[in-house]
Amino acid sequence: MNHETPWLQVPAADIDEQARLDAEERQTRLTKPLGSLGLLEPLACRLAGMQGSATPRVDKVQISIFAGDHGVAAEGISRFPQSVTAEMVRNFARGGAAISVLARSLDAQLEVINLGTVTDTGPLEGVLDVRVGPGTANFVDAPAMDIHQLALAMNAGRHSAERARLAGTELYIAGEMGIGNTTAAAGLACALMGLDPRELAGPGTGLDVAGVSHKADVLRRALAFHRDHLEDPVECLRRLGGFEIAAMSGAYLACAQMGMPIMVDGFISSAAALATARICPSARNWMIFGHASAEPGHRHVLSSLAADPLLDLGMRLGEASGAATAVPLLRLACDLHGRMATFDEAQVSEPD
Ligand SMILES: Cc1cc2ncn([C@H]3O[C@H](COP(=O)(O)O)[C@@H](O)[C@H]3O)c2cc1C
Ligand SMILES: O=C(O)c1cccnc1
Repeated sequence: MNHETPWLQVPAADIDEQARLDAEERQTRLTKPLGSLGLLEPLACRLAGMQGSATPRVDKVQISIFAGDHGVAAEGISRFPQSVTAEMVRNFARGGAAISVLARSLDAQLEVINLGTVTDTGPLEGVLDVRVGPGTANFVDAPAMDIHQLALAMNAGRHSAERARLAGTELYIAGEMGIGNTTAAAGLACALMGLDPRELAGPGTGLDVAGVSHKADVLRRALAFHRDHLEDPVECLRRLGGFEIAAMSGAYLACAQMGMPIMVDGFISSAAALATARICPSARNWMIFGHASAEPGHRHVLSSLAADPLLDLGMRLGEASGAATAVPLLRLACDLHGRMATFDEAQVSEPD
């Protein structure tokens, strides 16, 4: 924490408990046996509490993709070259990436924020340039970011959440692009949870068994280097995170402070969400978890957050794709909650 990020100390907004209780009461009056719509029922009630509304809606969705390169890529921990980060930023801008398609299908607002890539994309329409540097430092033997870079990245996330708020966003989704960021996310999550890297290192974009084992070794070296500085979650983010991971963490915190519901994506987003919840525990109240990623470390992070993700489709892409895929479910939960007839209205007999 420093003078550039005083807002990190602001608590999350309160959930409207009365609105949540009213929603639970409405669920008892809808024409179905209570509980028969499974998790869709508490989902609508949680959203009612977040939005302070008897009829929660998720029509207006913002998806913000944060991109950044990682110095740790020099250790050979990804199947893909680092140039792919910038190339995918261009692909986002042109509308050809998975999240571009999903955002269009959902009629969601998509913004792309480039926090710094090793290769230059040049100016691109539809891409916000918030360049923190050409990439993070290799965190095996240095902090990934200096204090100023961390503040710039976290503030970029907060500004994205503020834009969403101004646009009347009902659900905020953060996503990421950064070759090597499954290593950074695993390092950050290991530091926050005190777990061994073997538990959290996974294939990412497609490492084989030997590759995963090398990735765990790299992480072990990094954690040994930083071990005396991992008490404070902000310091964990600075040392082991990435520009895009810090930006997502800042965005999540700002959403929670402003009272805007968040749908968290996969492994990397969840590591950012875990950092946020460690910085500000009440921020967790504003998070819905979209899916369980196939990246093996995700389940550890989810369990540390006591999170029960909506979908489990074997997805492992990132880019907010899992969270976006869960949006229709959330919309259906809202429709059912708001539009079904009550026993009274439909003149259907209630249970004895
Ligand atoms: C073409 C392409 C598109 C992607 N979109 C997201 N990722 C995902 O893969 C990367 C993390 O995996 P690792 O740590 O193994 O490098 C991140 O950029 C993540 O968003 C992609 C990866 C690739 C190759
Ligand atoms: O779950 C994720 O976010 C993920 C998994 C593998 C690669 N990129 C992202």
